[in-house]
Amino acid sequence: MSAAAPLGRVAPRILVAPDKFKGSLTAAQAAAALGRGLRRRLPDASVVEHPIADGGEGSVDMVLGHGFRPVVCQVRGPLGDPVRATYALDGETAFVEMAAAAGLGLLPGGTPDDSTARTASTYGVGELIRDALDRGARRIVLAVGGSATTDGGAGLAAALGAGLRTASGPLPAEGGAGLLDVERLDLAGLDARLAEATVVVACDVDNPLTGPSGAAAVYGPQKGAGTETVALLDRALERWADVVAAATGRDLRDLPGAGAAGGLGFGAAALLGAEVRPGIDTLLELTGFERSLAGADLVVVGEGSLDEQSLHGKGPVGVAAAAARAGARVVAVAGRSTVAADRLHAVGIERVHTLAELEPDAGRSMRHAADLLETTADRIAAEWLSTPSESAPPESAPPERTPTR
Ligand SMILES: O=C(O)[C@H](O)CO
Repeated sequence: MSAAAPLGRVAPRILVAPDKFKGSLTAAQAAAALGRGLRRRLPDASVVEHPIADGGEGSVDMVLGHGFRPVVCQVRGPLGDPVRATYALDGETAFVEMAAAAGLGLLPGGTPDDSTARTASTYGVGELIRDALDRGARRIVLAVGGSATTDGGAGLAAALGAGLRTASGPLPAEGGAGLLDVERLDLAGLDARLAEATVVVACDVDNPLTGPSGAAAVYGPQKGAGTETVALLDRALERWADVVAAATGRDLRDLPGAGAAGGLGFGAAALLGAEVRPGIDTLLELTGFERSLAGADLVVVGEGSLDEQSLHGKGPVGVAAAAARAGARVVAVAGRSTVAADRLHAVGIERVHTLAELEPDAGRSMRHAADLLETTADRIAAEWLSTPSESAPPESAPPERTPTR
């Protein structure tokens, strides 16, 4: 076959599986825009859209299209005000997104500050789990990420019946900073139904609870914490970990994922016996991703910003790993990317297209993200058509991968 012959290229099977483009498009909207661009240039292609989430905001929406029904209930928001939160239920399986009760987006004006970083609590997440148990759920998948909290899951534990005590009585303050005063944890009142339930934490990151890679140090600043508050929250989480270890006889502060969602990963693992798993893998399983992936020649992943955090278990990287196992090629689309090409190749992404290439102004790029994604998809399709079918694509395929076409 001649090097330029586009044999087998005009009717590929393409899977479009982006995460949300935060602040501009949901994952479903991003997938639809990419799908439009691909179908326009490749009208004979089979283009399947499978929008994804990795445990953070948007995770409930992802499972609702796949057999789960929504349950709405009123619980305490991150600062104690009532919020209406939706979780998803399918028989005995409940899918609870922590961000629905304690996410950054629930703060007044959606804006965190140093004070909210200290006081935000996961109490409402515990209330959602209690509601699911009341409705007969015995398998709880807790999707974590996008949190406003750094309380190590202490609020969740309190809502489920654990007693947090100071030297002289009940711990008065909720939120991470209040944990500086915690002396003892009483588990006698913990909801007994949890003993028969399995809990899985679907985690968006693999950080430990404390220290330089911990919840406060890495994610505190995005929740409004200044330098002093980061240090204070880290000390508070250390204290909480000591108290939990004394009550349970296990110290899980270094568990990968313990630091997810301000330490909710830790609290759920230590107190609910939760298994901590990469969120993206859990969500892909729950939504039948393998079926969407079957036979795909090319997979398009994406998210608003590809950065170092993306490499720690975030959505696009998890999808790229699944695609690589299935022998499909992977390209990424992002609003912006700060990850070096060789780092992306190492996780199976052969090329990244950024919207910044088309529209350098960040504000305009966010406002016109759908159109820009459509144009980018058209470019991806054009590149696909111009790539010889039996050789690597022009940019650089990762050496260990074998295209199946
Ligand atoms: O919520 C957070 O702290 C981040 O999304 C990491 O889990």
